[in-house]
Amino acid sequence: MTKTLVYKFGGASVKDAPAVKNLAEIIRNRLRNNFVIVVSAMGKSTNQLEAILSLKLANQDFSQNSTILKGFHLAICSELFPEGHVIFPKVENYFIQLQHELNQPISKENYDEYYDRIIGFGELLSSRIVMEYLCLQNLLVLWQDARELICTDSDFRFARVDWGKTRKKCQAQLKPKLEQFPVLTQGFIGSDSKGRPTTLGREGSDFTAAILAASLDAGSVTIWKDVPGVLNADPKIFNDTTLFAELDYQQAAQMTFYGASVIHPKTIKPLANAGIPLFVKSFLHPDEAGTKIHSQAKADPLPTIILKKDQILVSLKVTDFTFIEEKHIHRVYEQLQALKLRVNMLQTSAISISIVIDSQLFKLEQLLSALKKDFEIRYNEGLELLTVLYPDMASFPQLLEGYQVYLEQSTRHTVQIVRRIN
Ligand SMILES: Nc1ncnc2c1ncn2[C@@H]1O[C@H](COP(=O)(O)OP(=O)(O)O)[C@@H](O)[C@H]1O
Ligand SMILES: N[C@@H](CC(=O)OP(=O)(O)O)C(=O)O
Repeated sequence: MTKTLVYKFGGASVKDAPAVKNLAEIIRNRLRNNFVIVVSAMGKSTNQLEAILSLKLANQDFSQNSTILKGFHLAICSELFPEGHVIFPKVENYFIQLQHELNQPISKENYDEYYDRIIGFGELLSSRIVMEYLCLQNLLVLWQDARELICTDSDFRFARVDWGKTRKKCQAQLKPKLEQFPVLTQGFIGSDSKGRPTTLGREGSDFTAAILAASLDAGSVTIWKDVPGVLNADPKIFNDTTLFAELDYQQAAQMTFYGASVIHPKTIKPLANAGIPLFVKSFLHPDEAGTKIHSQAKADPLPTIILKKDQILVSLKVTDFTFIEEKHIHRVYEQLQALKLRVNMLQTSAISISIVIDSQLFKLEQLLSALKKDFEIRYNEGLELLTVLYPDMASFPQLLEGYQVYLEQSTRHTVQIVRRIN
């Protein structure tokens, strides 16, 4: 039996009607059985849903935002479908359901659970539109609700996968369908043991593709992007980038750990464990090879730049005239863990601990209030964390020109700088 192929199309590859048409052409030339297509929300719809949630939380009017979001999806449909097509009432129906959810009360306490009930609408809409369009093009695919496959715990917004249950569902429910037809489903969303919607963390659709691939013992995963593959820096920020023809799992995982947003950080591990290759390819040039990530890659180390924006540097100084000890670090990590905050950089001195974290709604104030008894705290927001792997020291100073450096750390192959533009 042929092994399953998993394709993942992110927001950029379904951002408008021409993009959906392009996706259909990619599928047309590659369609076969044992084929899973994972799609994300269209364009920046998830950000727009987050904006609606923020307004709702602040008790402000979000009706205009909902209208714009609905108009955006209907305008795409008008370009893709003939008048009277079934997709139009389906889209309307999703917005009725969304409105119904938005009529429920929200508070800071139930925010994460509420968020997961709302935020997945982007994927539900997108997957319906793409599925109907493929069928209109005689590319028959079945629509599958990912929440019936991806089983998670109840850690809303950052749900952890129950691999055993998910595998069972994929083998029992998805595999038989795949032998008949290709299946199209959503990235990013799952459900907990009570059937409540959960999400895997922002940009988690790449991870969904990896979860499904591992659970189906797939042959490969391809994630289709608006870049030629994995480059040694983000081409939207840096010039003269170089494409990696191949990377081994460890190199790729390291890049994602430091924040190379082209691949979601959780994607590599399940694929590496199962020995499933990951292709990162351009949906604009689908016949080009892109980057192959697998275990036998022979890539020479190349200076690689990774930039993480919206960083907060928090400096915690001990107040009891002692020096930094394990107990202080433990205390800080305990709180970070409770708030599900990951440390992107850590530095200790005799009397202080400096940590760099992502900016996240409510989290900084919660961290400060939890630790204020033990430490004197100062923080700087709006910073960038620059990581350079295998730095080329001759060209390195250019990266700091015009920037104020807040924190610096280097090992043999890695330099990290926290900076802000002057
Ligand atoms: N090292 C890198 N190589 C290629 N692209 C990168 C890299 N680092 C960041 N990117 C960015 O990742 C983007 C693609 O990822 P993403 O926006 O998450 O895609 P999608 O949401 O469509 O799946 C590119 O447009 C590029 O700006
Ligand atoms: N739509 C979700 C999930 C996702 O993975 O999207 P994308 O594939 O466009 O990064 C988000 O924006 O977070």
